Amino acid sequence: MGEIQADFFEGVGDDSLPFDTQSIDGTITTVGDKIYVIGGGSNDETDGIDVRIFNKSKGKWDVPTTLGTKPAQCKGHSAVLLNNDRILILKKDSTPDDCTWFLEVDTPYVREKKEKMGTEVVAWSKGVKAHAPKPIVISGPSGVGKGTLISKLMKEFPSTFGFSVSHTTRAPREKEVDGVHYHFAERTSMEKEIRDGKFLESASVHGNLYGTSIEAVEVVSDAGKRCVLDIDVQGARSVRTCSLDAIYIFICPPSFEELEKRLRARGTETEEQVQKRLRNAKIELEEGKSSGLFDHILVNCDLEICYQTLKKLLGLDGCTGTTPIDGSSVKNVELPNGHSISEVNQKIFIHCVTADPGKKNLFVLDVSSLKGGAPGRTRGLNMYAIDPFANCLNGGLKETNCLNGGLERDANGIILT
Ligand SMILES: Nc1nc2c(ncn2[C@@H]2O[C@H](COP(=O)(O)OP(=O)(O)O)[C@@H](O)[C@H]2O)c(=O)[nH]1
Ligand SMILES: Nc1ncnc2c1ncn2[C@@H]1O[C@H](COP(=O)(O)OP(=O)(O)O)[C@@H](O)[C@H]1O
Repeated sequence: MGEIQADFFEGVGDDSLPFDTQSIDGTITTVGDKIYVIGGGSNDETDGIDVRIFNKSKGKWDVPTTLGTKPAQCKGHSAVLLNNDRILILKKDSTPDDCTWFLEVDTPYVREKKEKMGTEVVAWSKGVKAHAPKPIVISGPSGVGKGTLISKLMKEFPSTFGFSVSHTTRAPREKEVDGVHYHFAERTSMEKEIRDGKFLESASVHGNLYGTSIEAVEVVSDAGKRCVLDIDVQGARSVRTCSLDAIYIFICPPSFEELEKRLRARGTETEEQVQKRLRNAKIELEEGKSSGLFDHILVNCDLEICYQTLKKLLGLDGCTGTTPIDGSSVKNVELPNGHSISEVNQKIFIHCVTADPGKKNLFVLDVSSLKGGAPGRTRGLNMYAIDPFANCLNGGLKETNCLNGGLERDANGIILT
């Protein structure tokens, strides 16, 4: 049973804690010998919700390295520890798609980063309802036709696929649009964002920095679309080792001479850049064909035949291209502003303060089948409203019973025994 930790923003006098809790303006959650104080430490609204850790065994405060995108500051929040490795944050006064967040404190991802960085680490992950269809990673040497194949796929199946817009420090080509083909970035700011844990992967390719931000993949998944990543072999390898479960496809040219011909005919690179890309192509072709990294290798000889083969292996042959593969994103339930929460058997009961008697004031957030998490979103949140007074044998359930977690109910509000 989880304790109620609602709206601690007024401060909670708790003598069992080794510091003056009255002066703390955030929520307090204890995990082992660490006390996580979330919020209240920064007055800078652009900064997002901050986190401090009081280490009981060392008797001192730590400011952890915080990975991922922080949730924007809000008028208050509630916090519940789940599975001893993450803290569920429910924001007050926030929009439905921004109310549920997780602060990971001891998940495998956080443990790995702690070991690598040698510091305290926490990672934010936004909670969403929609599950994500499996992304597709497409790699291959420059000029092989990756972009051409991906464009054909997007054009034929606009509601099924979404492109992961990478960041790069290379200069835009004539017809490239910032935010559409790439996010064209300055090296120092991109390097900082990589250090801040905002990227799924990044690599130096042909002398420039390229990278896939977590957001680039997640916005596509949020829209219920299947994400397509056009990344180099190093990037594909990094993505394989992180949590992204994807299909990996390598595109080969029919011959090295044909690759050179296509690259020159495209006319987007200087001679020096063409030479560099051709040198790298040799290495990429070796790696792509031999490493066992890719699930499928396609030879792009005749464009139409290659495209049809690609469609076939994605299970799209015979499709008209109008329906999403895995449903579209689901909207979150709208929570009224004030609330308090309790936890029973991986179900979070959210009791909302509402002056309108007609409005639902008890919600259940089922966290039993969560998927993903940092460095991406936490998916599979299941939230539904229940009527605390419906179907009760004794003429209604007292709110305090619900909040104190003594009763578990199904989606219709019926008490489960
Ligand atoms: N690792 C990684 N590689 C990327 C990313 N975006 C693009 N690339 C790769 O960078 C290489 C160069 O891309 P680009 O400059 O657009 O040239 P092109 O391959 O000739 O079209 C290609 O192999 C891309 O697949 C990314 O986000 N991460
Ligand atoms: N099967 C093919 N046969 C002939 N030309 C092709 C074929 N596929 C792509 N091309 C052309 O080759 C050039 C490079 O293709 P592009 O999609 O830009 O490659 P990449 O994204 O892999 O660098 C483009 O001018 C494109 O029109």
